[in-house]
Amino acid sequence: MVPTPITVRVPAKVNLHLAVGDPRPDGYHELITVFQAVSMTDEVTVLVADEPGIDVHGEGADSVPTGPSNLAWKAVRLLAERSERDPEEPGVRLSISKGIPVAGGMAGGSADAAAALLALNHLWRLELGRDELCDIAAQLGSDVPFALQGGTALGTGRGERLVPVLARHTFHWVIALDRRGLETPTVFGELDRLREESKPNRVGEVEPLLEALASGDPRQLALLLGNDLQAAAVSLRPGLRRTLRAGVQAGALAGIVSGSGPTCAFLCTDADSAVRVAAELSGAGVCRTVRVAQGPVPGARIVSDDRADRPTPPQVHA
Ligand SMILES: C[C@@](CO)(OP(=O)(O)O)[C@H](O)COP(=O)(O)OP(=O)(O)OC[C@H]1O[C@@H](n2ccc(N)nc2=O)[C@H](O)[C@@H]1O
Ligand SMILES: Nc1ncnc2c1ncn2[C@@H]1O[C@H](COP(=O)(O)OP(=O)(O)O)[C@@H](O)[C@H]1O
Repeated sequence: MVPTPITVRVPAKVNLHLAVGDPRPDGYHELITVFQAVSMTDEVTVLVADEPGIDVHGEGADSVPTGPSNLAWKAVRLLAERSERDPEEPGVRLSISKGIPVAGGMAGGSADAAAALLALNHLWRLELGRDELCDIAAQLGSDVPFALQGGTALGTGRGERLVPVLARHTFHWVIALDRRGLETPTVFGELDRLREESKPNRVGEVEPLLEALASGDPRQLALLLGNDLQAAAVSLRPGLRRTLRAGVQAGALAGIVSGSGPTCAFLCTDADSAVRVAAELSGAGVCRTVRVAQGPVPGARIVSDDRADRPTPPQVHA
């Protein structure tokens, strides 16, 4: 009997704190980061097929590769290799429905890779535990383990070593999507360049932010959001300064570039305030689209059986 297709829903992330160290000999930078999974999601379906391949739909689908460089396909091949299948002919098809902006600093490719790992673990009945899946995830990219785990987590190493963090209550975000993406290595490279040239401010210690998360007070958290990559993203995309200003003028408590950007995330006091900020920001003409999102949300999970319960995320279009 042909196995039933498996669909996994997987969230985007925002880095609430991103401290970037010096480049390591392997080209990566040592990080101390706090990830939060937010309610913008991709869905990845895997099914057994004679003709293997990928199709991609939705947000930014045109700029997602459908060949071997797709990160979710790399996950298929890596898991095929580990389970002694032919990685060239894994006998599966992937269908990716994008809700996470491409090259937006929200780890969309990593999310799809995490989703593919979880889905195939079920489709192929591999019975790998979370720890084994996380080890495989880390081989695919620094952000992939977090997409499996979700919630709020402290990441160290190159971002792949995770410890869950207590975050009381739900935080309300407005997410501003830019017209074009930024490539992660370019943004890290720009930060190295800026640091050779001058001494851009570095984010402080992470502990006060962890305390603010535990308190659940968005006003306290807003004062502590920080991202070392923000200066580099703004240097490459100066218009982001205007976006960040516009979000705060619209009533957000604080705004931050998400990871390597160019997406900006604005923390709001509550759900009503987030809707008001989103409406005003979308009228300001500083970005392509505005969404509201909440966090933390769970990591990658199978939803094949509960599609009917899927909530429709509120959206505001600029
Ligand atoms: C910056 C962050 C923050 O969470 O995410 P994005 O905002 O891009 O989503 C991550 O560190 C990105 O993680 P990810 O996108 O998985 O990166 P990887 O595939 O592992 O690495 C891509 C490239 O980014 C640079 N890189 C990545 C991670 C790291 N700790 N140091 C680095 O210098 C390297 O140039 C590396 O070759
Ligand atoms: N499944 C995928 N979804 C999105 N982008 C992908 C995927 N596979 C490979 N990519 C490529 O990875 C790059 C980074 O995309 P993404 O992970 O969305 O952004 P970021 O690293 O900023 O979080 C893009 O240039 C995109 O072409």
